[in-house]
Order: sequence, then structure tokens, then C-alpha cells
Amino acid sequence: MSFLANHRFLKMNGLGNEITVLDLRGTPLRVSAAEARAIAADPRSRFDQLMVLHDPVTPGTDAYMRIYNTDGSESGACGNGTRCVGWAMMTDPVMGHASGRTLVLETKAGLLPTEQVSDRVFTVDMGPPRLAWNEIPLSRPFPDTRTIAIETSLAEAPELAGPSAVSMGNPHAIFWVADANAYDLKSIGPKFEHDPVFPERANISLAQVVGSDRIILRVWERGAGITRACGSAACATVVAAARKGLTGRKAIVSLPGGDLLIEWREGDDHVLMTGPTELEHEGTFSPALFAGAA
Ligand SMILES: N[C@H](CCC[C@H](N)C(=O)O)C(=O)O
Repeated sequence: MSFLANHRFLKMNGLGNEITVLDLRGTPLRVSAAEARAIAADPRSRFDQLMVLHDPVTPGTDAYMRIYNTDGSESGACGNGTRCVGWAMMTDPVMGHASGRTLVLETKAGLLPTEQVSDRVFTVDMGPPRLAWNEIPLSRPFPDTRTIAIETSLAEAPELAGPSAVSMGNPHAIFWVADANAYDLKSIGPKFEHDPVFPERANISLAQVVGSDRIILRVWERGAGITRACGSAACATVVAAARKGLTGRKAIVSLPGGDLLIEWREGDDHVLMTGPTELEHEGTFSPALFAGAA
């Protein structure tokens, strides 16, 4: 029987981005890709991202997080999920051992200082963007990632070319469009996600700049498909927009699930993301879920 049988989880969301939080601190256990897919398949625990808490690795941090997509693949960043973990570690009666209003979380991509702004609102320091082609990563050199060339060209939307590329600990491609709602993202998203220029695939955003401090954004997520919000995509988009002179370094990003405030701080170049969290319910995994999942 899987160690996950009867294990407790929280079903949360950050702006409608579906997040399941699972605490494995105090154990050496690790969720497999098949187990993640099994958790995603149950409507009670379904997620766009599964956030798994592990014991801290770097001294001074509060927890190490592994982040799984619906397809079982792992990501180095999830902005909305990180806010949810912040809430869980400060507020949940079982997971909430943290004292005070700040935490430092860690993923394979780096440290994420997380601060409670009010009851359910959190700011995550998403760190500096990675802008060099080999850090994103792209499969061949581009001296300037503000605009890159891709191989995919769509007969139905030839204007979708020359996206910006940014890593926020996970790879993002941002297409600048006049109307973010004018496209069938479900059809075009997977084609760009798998473009050969993205060796680790990419999260695909359609960004409509509506002012020097406001962007409308829709996202097709690597490994998860269309989500109602993607925090790291919002961060990547404001960085790319500011680099192109389309907005300033601080902007509201309006996603289908609601708004995020993003600031690309001067000085240390860190990107700060502020937005809400919501607890939907808690539950325990049915043992039957993992029959066949190693
Ligand atoms: N929803 C997440 C992003 C998940 C990233 C994932 N789809 C990947 O990079 O594989 C967010 O709020 O940042």
C-alpha cells in the first residue's frame, strides 16, 4: 500500500489556480510521478500543481518544496502554490508550525521568502528572473531574449511569432497580442509548449498590454494545460514587458481567476508577487487511489 494512503491533504487555490498541499516533513518519502497523477485524477484532490513539503535543506529556510504538474512532471516554481503553502504553514492547525508572518521556502530553483500581508494575502519574493538563453533554457543561443525565434508557425495565427522568453525558475514564453481572448489557447498552447526551441518545454502566455501598469494574461501551462491563473507567468510577463518598454516595473496582471500585483524591484532585481489564497477543503487520500501507482 502506498505511504500516501489515508495521508492528509489541503485543497486550496490561488486565484483559481488549483493547488493541493501535502506535508511530508519529518519523513524521507517522496511522491512519484505516477502517485502525483493519481492524486490529480481524484476530483477531491485534483490540482494544477501539487505542492509537497519536505524538511528544509538550506540552513535558515523553513521547508523544501517539490512542485508537481498534473502530468506528474516537476517544476522549479509555482507562484500561486507558494502563497498557498505560506498560508498552510502559518495557519493550518496541522501544518502550521511557523511563527511570525514570514517564511523562507526553497525549491530546486532557489529560495522564496514569503510574507503574510493580511489574512489570506501573501507576497512571495520570486527571486531574480533568469534572462540568458541557456538559463531559460533555450536550445540555441539568442543574444537578446526579449524576442526569440521559434519554429512553430500557425496558419490560423501567423502573428504569433517572436515571443519573449524568461525563466522564473521555470521556463516561460510570452506572446504579445492585441486581444488575449481572441485565440483558442487550448489548441495553440500545446504546439508552442513543445516547440524545439524549448528543450524543457515552456509555459505559454498570451499577454495584452492595456496600460503602462496593467496587462491581461491567459496562460497555457507546461504539464497542466489552461489554468485560471499562473503566478510565475505573471512575473515573467511583467519582466518581459518592462524590458521591452511596454510597461513600467510594477503592474497589475489580470488573469481569468483575478488580479496579481507584480513588482520587479530595482536594485536587487527580485520579482515580488502579491495575491490571495483560498482554502477549499481538507481530506485524506483514499488507499484505492494508488492501486497501480508506484
Ligand atoms: N501555476 C504556477 C506555475 C506552474 C508551473 C508549471 N506549469 C511548470 O513550469 O511546469 C504558478 O502559479 O506559477
